[in-house]
Amino acid sequence: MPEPVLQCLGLGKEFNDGNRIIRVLQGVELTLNPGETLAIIGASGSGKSTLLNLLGGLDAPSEGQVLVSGRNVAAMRERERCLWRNRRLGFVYQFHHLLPEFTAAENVAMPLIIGGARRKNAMRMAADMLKRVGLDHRLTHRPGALSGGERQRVAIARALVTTPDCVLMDEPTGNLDPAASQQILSLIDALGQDSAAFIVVTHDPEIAARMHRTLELRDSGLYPPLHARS
Ligand SMILES: Nc1ncnc2c1ncn2[C@@H]1O[C@H](COP(=O)(O)OP(=O)(O)OP(=O)(O)O)[C@@H](O)[C@H]1O
Repeated sequence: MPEPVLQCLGLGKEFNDGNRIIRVLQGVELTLNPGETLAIIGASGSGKSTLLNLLGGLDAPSEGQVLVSGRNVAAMRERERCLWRNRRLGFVYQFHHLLPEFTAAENVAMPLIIGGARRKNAMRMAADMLKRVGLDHRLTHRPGALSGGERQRVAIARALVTTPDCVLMDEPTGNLDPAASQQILSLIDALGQDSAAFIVVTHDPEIAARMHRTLELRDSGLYPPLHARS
């Protein structure tokens, strides 16, 4: 058996809003194998963003563990966690979070440069990656001069440029018109042929249908969807 890319063991998260404890996740179990693609669906407020934050090591669980390559993320020192996040994980958010003052190529090169790569090499790899997402004609454009779909493709290129083990996507088409969504869907399909594992949080049944597996977040846990997809 290959070692899982990511595992959750009895994962729980509660928030204290001052007056009361809000239990969002409880006893969440998940194993994601290399190259596996998973959609997570669930009603608004069911805890999808909370779960993604725990999986990405951006927040610490109240109980249980997130394991990456067998290591407990919460037990890592801050520096090690940052290095792991930079080198092994990619993030794609609903709103692209590109840096407005940098060009598309510079934005994509950023995680490589932060990870210690030489600028020239990083820019070459960024240009290659932008070509793969069909944006080789937009290398020197800043985000403000790109369409919404183009910006999201830059964000995907930035997530993949470090060849991560796992890419976490939060509503990658949530903010796009149907034509731009279709382009992102095709891109996700093409990238799904590569070796990175994906977890996509989505309301979009078309995206969920393209993943190997779909799980639904409800009653604080992850379960097979109640309503099977047509
Ligand atoms: N920092 C926090 N403090 C208190 N409560 C929080 C905090 N973060 C999230 N919550 C609560 O946890 C629950 C789950 O929120 P979360 O954002 O994870 O849901 P979601 O499934 O991503 O929702 P949506 O689909 O609307 O984005 C909500 O009831 C929310 O109010």
